[in-house]
Amino acid sequence: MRMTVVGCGYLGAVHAAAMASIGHEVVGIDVDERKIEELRQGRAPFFEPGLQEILTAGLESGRLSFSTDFAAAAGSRVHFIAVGTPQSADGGAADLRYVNAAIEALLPHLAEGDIVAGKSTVPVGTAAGLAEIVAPSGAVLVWNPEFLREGWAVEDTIHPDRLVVGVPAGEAGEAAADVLREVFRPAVENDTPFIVTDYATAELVKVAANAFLATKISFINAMAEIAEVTGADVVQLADAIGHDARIGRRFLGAGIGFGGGCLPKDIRAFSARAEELGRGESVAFLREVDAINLRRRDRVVELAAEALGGDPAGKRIAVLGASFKPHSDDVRDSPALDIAAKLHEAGADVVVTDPQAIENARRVRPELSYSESLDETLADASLVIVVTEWDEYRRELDPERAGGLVQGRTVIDGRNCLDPARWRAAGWTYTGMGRP
Ligand SMILES: NC(=O)c1ccc[n+]([C@@H]2O[C@H](COP(=O)([O-])OP(=O)(O)OC[C@H]3O[C@@H](n4cnc5c(N)ncnc54)[C@H](O)[C@@H]3O)[C@@H](O)[C@H]2O)c1
Ligand SMILES: O=c1ccn([C@@H]2O[C@H](COP(=O)(O)OP(=O)(O)O[C@H]3O[C@H](CO)[C@@H](O)[C@H](O)[C@H]3O)[C@@H](O)[C@H]2O)c(=O)[nH]1
Repeated sequence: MRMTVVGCGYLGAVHAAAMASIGHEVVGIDVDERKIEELRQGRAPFFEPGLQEILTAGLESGRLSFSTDFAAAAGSRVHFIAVGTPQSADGGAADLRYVNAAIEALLPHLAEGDIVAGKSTVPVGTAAGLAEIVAPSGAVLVWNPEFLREGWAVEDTIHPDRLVVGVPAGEAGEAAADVLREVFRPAVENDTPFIVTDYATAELVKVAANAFLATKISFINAMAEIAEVTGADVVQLADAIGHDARIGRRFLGAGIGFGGGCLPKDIRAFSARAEELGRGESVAFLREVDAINLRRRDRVVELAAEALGGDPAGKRIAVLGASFKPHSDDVRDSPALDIAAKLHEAGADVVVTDPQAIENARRVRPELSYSESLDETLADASLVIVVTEWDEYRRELDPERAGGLVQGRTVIDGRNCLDPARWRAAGWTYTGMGRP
């Protein structure tokens, strides 16, 4: 099937290449000329495992192309909208200007029977408004929220847990859902749940899922706060409650909390939308989820000061990690980088390393020092802080060898990803997050 993907960022670029990899003819459109040129040249504009391979294969097959010209959308059966919905500058609400601009630009190129499929994460009620704008073109709007995780984006797009499509009532909606079934045929044939619903439910499924995940993380971080004053071990606690199938162990990783381009902004946008709907109190807990999350970043700064005798000023600190999670070069609202910046502001001599994210980190935090080399980062450090659980630190870093490089064998494990016994046996003073 011929299709358009409008917006070729983290979501759109992966979606476009993945759709080509399952046999569709895809044109990716973005207003960012530099990004489109890179994609045309076959260079993935960001690090995402597996993307480079499907991008190259898509271009070579002739099924995948990129353009800055919306006229390239003409002739597509489905037009996915994957542009950004960032947090507005003046507060938590989602900024819908890119979605509105993308729809406006697409309108002249739509034909009767086309489907416009929104994938961006939007406040509930957005699709109903956009449907009215799209209607005169003869196209049908559906909302098809995306649940991919960065670092697993290709896998999640090709083998999703579930597919959700919000459609208008009536025959046009049913027909549109059938077209989406055809788009995702390999997954549908593989018995992936395909849930057809109304617009509001589809929009809410997306933000509810992210709100739940954020709440789960903040719940365990709240337990970490209690563990810290009682001497309990939050990792054992998570293991123990996680054995209960109703609770589950995933997303009970206590540490420096969640960041990235989704969970933080999505829970704030949900709160803002609920306020607008007069139901702010229904999701008031999300403000607490946010507050607990941000406190964990401050907690690391506090622990660092304690480890350095009360004042980090002038002390060399090695910060291992800059991306918001491993297997990604994304530094949007990265707790890792936030902590590094706070320590820098406190006067510490901070050096940050990361296997993939240094270039992006330099762009948003130019005031920090960076090194590509882990050894150089560790050299003469009085304190080592692990803030992103890359395998390079979690599995491959040998505490004996690292101990030979640093000035002081003191480590703060912001992700509870190191083996405390092993590090202590190598003479390190180990501090985890909510564990003795
Ligand atoms: N990143 C993820 O893992 C992920 C997962 C699920 C959902 N989402 C949602 O998907 C949306 C996109 O997120 P992202 O992380 O890919 O953002 P992003 O900032 O990486 O990409 C957005 C892209 O849209 C382009 N764009 C902006 N205005 C445009 C316009 N008028 N026409 C064409 N292109 C335009 C930008 O140039 C950019 O390349 C957001 O709503 C986000 O919440 C993201
Ligand atoms: O136990 C855990 C699990 C995650 N995190 C942190 O939470 C953040 C988000 O992680 P994750 O959800 O894996 O990354 P994203 O790629 O942002 O994916 C989320 O946001 C996407 C965009 O909406 C959704 O599509 C995904 O389903 C949803 O998981 C990261 O900073 C993680 O370090 C923890 O602190 N503890």
